[in-house]
Amino acid sequence: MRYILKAYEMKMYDGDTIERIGIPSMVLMERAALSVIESLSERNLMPQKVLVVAGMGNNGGDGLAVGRLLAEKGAEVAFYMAGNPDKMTEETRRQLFILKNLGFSIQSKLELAEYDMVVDALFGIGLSRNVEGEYLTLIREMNRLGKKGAFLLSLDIPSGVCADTGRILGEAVQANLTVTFAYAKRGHFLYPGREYTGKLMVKDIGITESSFLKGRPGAFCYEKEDLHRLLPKRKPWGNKGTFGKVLLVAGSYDMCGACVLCGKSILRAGAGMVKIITPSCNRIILQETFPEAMLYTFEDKPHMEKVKNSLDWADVVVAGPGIGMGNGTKELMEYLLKDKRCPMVIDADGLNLLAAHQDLFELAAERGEGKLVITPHPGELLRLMKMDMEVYKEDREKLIFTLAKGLHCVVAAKDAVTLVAENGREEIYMNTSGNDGMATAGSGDALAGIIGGLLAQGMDCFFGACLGVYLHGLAGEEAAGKKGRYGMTALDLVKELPFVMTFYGPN
Ligand SMILES: NC(=O)C1=CN([C@@H]2O[C@H](COP(=O)(O)OP(=O)(O)OC[C@H]3O[C@@H](n4cnc5c(N)ncnc54)[C@H](O)[C@@H]3O)[C@@H](O)[C@H]2O)[C@@H](O)CC1
Ligand SMILES: Nc1ncnc2c1ncn2[C@@H]1O[C@H](COP(=O)(O)OP(=O)(O)O)[C@@H](O)[C@H]1O
Ligand SMILES: [K+]
Repeated sequence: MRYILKAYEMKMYDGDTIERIGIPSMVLMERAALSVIESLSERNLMPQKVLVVAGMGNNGGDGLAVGRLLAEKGAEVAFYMAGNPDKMTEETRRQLFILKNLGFSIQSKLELAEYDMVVDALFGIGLSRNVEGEYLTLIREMNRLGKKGAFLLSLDIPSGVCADTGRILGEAVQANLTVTFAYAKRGHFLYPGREYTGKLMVKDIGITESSFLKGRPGAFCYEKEDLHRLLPKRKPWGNKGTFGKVLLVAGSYDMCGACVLCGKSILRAGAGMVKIITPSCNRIILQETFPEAMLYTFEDKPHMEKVKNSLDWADVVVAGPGIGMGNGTKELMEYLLKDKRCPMVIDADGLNLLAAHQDLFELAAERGEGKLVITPHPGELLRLMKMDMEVYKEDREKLIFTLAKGLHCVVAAKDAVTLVAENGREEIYMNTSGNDGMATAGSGDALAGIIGGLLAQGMDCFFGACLGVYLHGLAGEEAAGKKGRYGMTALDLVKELPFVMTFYGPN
């Protein structure tokens, strides 16, 4: 698990480390610069001819120190500084003083020579508005040198990327490598900033969790090493009941695939049994393609007595994939929602039904804490919130928290970076696994199934949803590794899930 910070959080922990703990800021800066040299040597990158482009803030100070250390290692280093020297921070002023004492000079005009590395130290997490004028020209110049073959190394964050949102404030450096200090920032993972970050390396510089006294970071993500402890432990003595029974309400006349993709994901995630409620037109297909599943198929509308029996049997309900919005689906959802005993995952048309019928929305909200996970994609989220795309782009996180509060539930809001929030919990999970190959029909059905399968094994709604999202992305990475991002399908992803869980898991 690692934290993903906003700029103000980083500044708060930075400040605490310097003021309360007592590590001088110049020590942190030297460690930051040393960690950059270490990162380069880990990647076998030792440049000969380097240009450092530094701003007046502390990011610029980092850049001057990195340049000095590269020169110590034998590189020919040119320095250029932009901005008003009156605004130079104390630490950066000190770095400049050191450079001058060592005989280095700062170019008064940017020399357009050939460089094999450009160190981008123009802006770090202090960037607060759009870049203009000379800054804009410099960012373009760095990118031009990058296109000509120079390696673009950004310190902390590519200049021009907003550390909190990943937005591009005017224009940004298209880094090959970003070395960031202490913790990753949101802008490294949120698009479009993620595309500008290149390879990300996070380096320890002495700022630690002991500085979290005034508040913990608001976002975290998982890493592969975490799976060992996160996956539900298998019980060697267990039987199929031990690992959980999932009732899947999915599919309709023209949509059987959702039953298969979601149902298989439930079992592949480790649940013991799955029973599918679906129209009878899907029965033969399911029996042939998915013989592990039990079925209750119905002709016109389901008999509620049969639904009740299935609910009594289930430990978890997954409802919505491919059910459509017609013929009895509202009544079915209403019946499922009224039975509040077991946790429920609602996806796809299940969510569209909640959006279309206020009484269903209210029933869902009445299930109470720890009983509901919803997995909307952006369209479903906006339908549920009755908002338009502009609001989503403006403040997606706020929307997600509002929805979690309104439904007293866990929201796994799918997108290229899926976020998971829970009513009453301040921190948000920010997913870093996956790729654009997952933008393929049925991939969302797989996610609902994986989460259902994890809940069936006893996981709590929030952590089950976070883990499900992470595993889903990892399985997507494996599928892309084998089939490529163009041609991989949702079923390819589902097939990789057991590998991901076994390879990184505890068994
Ligand atoms: N001791 C410390 O505080 C440490 C700080 N570190 C570095 O310090 C950086 C943060 O330093 P700062 O807070 O000085 O911020 P930056 O170095 O990111 O620069 C911010 C400066 O740029 C100005 N600015 C912001 N947006 C602008 C725009 N669009 N156009 C023109 N000027 C603009 C601000 O007014 C401010 O003067 C981190 O990213 C990291 O690289 C590291 O050295 C680690 C230790
Ligand atoms: N560019 C991307 N990077 C990572 N994950 C993605 C990307 N695009 C889509 N995904 C993931 O793929 C899934 C798509 O789900 P969804 O839109 O519900 O598809 P469907 O309705 O076809 O099942 C989500 O889990 C989403 O997070
Ligand atoms: K930078």
